[in-house]
Amino acid sequence: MASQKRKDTIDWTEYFMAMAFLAAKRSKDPSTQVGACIVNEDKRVVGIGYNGFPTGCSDDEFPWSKTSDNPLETKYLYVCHAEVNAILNKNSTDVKNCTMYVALFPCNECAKIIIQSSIREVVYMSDKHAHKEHTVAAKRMFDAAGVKYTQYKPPHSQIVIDFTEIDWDSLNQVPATPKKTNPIDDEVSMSKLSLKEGP
Ligand SMILES: O=c1ccn([C@H]2C[C@H](O)[C@@H](COP(=O)(O)O)O2)c(=O)[nH]1
Ligand SMILES: [Zn+2]
Repeated sequence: MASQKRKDTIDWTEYFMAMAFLAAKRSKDPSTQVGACIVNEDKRVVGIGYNGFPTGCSDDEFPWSKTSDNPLETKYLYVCHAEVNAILNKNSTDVKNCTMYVALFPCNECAKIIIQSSIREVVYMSDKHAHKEHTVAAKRMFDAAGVKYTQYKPPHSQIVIDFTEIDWDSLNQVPATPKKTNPIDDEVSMSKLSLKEGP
């Protein structure tokens, strides 16, 4: 049995950003999956969310299209943004002074809600819409309101959780036989954490 503490762990920022990306895996949006994770000053996760239609608005009935002659047949009028869902899903009284970890730089509408809910910092991965007005406006508001934003540069290129590699003895647990009926089972059949060095 090893007696030294493990050193190849993920740091806090990787941990919270990975949670945001794990949440994004729940999104049904075929083109852009966004996840957001809100963390308080004690490094406790207080809210998590991903982009999707409101409760009761079926993923199978509402449109996922980006374009249509009829705007009512595009997703944009219906989809709740990940940041808003994370704030609404909070399990604390408020999200004052929290940090939001998010896959994509927030749009202007999310920026307003982030500011008004007193989130102090945003850590984002992608800035793919940096040139678009909604991002420029979001940054302008963050700058004015004193919300810090930082692009995340992952130290590892992968965080892999592989259930087939887990050290079951260490958990004193007999593994359940993985079901192979659905391809998604293979995709999410993960447990042991392994890390690959970043680019
Ligand atoms: O701040 C944001 C901005 C966008 N989203 C979501 C909303 C949509 O589901 C997609 C954007 O779709 P595109 O096909 O890339 O136009 O991302 C969000 O959650 N938060
Ligand atoms: Zn938004």
